[in-house]
Amino acid sequence: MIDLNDVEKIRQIDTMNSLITTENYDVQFGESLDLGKNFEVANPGRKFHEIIILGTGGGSSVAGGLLRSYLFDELEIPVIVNQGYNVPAFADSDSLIFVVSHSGNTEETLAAYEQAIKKGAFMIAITSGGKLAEMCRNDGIPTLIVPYDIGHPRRDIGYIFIPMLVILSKLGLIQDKEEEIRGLIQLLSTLKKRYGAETPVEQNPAKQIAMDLYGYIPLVYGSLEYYDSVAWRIKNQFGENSKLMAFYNVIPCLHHDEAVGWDMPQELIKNFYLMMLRDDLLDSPKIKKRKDITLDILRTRMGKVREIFAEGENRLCRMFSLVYLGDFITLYAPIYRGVDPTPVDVINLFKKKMAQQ
Ligand SMILES: O=P(O)(O)OC[C@H]1O[C@H](O)[C@H](O)[C@@H](O)[C@@H]1O
Repeated sequence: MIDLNDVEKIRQIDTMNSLITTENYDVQFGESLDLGKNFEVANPGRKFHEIIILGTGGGSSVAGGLLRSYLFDELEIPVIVNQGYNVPAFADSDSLIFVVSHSGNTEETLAAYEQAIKKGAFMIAITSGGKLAEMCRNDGIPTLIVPYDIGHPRRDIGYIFIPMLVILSKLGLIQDKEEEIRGLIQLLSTLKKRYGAETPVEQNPAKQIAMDLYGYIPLVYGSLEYYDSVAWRIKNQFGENSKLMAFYNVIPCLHHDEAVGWDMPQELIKNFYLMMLRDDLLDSPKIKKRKDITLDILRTRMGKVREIFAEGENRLCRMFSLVYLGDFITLYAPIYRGVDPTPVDVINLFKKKMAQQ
C-alpha cells in the first residue's frame, strides 16, 4: 500500500494531475462563473414547458442531475436528464434543451442533438469543441465553449454545471445565483486545504476514508430532495477514478425495495462499505429519522458504515461540499493501491469497439 503522507509518491502515481485539478476547483468554478456571465442569451423571459439536458457520463449528465436537485423547490418546470441516443416524444419548440458534451464527441449526445434540432427546440450547447461545436456552428445554435483540459469531463464539473445555472437565471427561470456561487468558490478554497494532498492522513478525512474502505465495495446512500444526484456523482467517481464498482441508492425510496435485500447472507453483505450522506440543515426530520434507523440496522450487517456530513452557508455549498469530499476520496482510493486515477481503459475500449464495423 502507498503511504498517503508521501506527497511526492502521490504526485508520481497521479500522472495526469487529477488531484491538482481537483484542488483547483475554486479557480475552475470562478472561471465558470465568468464564462456563464459573458454568455449572451436570446429571448429572456420566454416560457418553456420543460428543461431537457442531453448528455451522459460522470461530468455532463451528473451536472444535469445536480442542477435538477439543487433547483427542486425553485424551478416551476421539470428538468429531465436525457442520457441516451433519443429525445423524448414530448420535446418540442417549447422545450429548453441544453446539449452538454465536454468533448463534443459523445455519440449518444450527438444523436440526440440531431433529433432535438428536428423538433425545433430552443437549444444551447456547452462543450469544449469537437463535432458538437461544429454541428452547432452549422445549425446556428448558441454555444458556450469551455476550456478543454485533458479530455476527462468528470474533473470539469464546474465548467459544465455553473454556466447552466447562470444561463437559467439569465433566461429568467430562476433567481440570480452569483452570491451562492461566490460562497461555494470560497468554501472550495477552504476545503482544498483540508482534503488536499499536502494535508497528512491524520488531519485529512478524505485520505482516512479512502484507506478505510480498502477491500470493501462502496455503497453510497443519498436522499431526496438534494442528495440523490450527489450520491450518483460519488458512485460514478468510484467507477472512473477508483476503478471500483460501486452502488448508490436514495432514501426514502430504497426503504420500499432495496432494504429487503439487507437480509442477504452475512458473508455477502459484509463486503459493503456504506457511506451515508447527511445534512443537519437540509434533511427533514423524517429523512433524518430514516437515516438513523438505516444506520442502526446496517451497523451490524455491513462491513463498515460511515456518515459524511454536508457543510456550508447555502444549499449549493452544502451539496458541493459532499461532491468535493467524494472527489477526493475516490482519487485517494486508487492511489492508496498504487493505481493511477485518471485513465479510463474500459471506456476507451467501448469507444473503440463501437467504432468498429
Ligand atoms: O461530456 P462528454 O465529453 O460527452 O463525455 C461523456 C462521458 O464520456 C466518457 O465516458 C468519460 O469518461 C466520462 O467521464 C464522460 O462524462
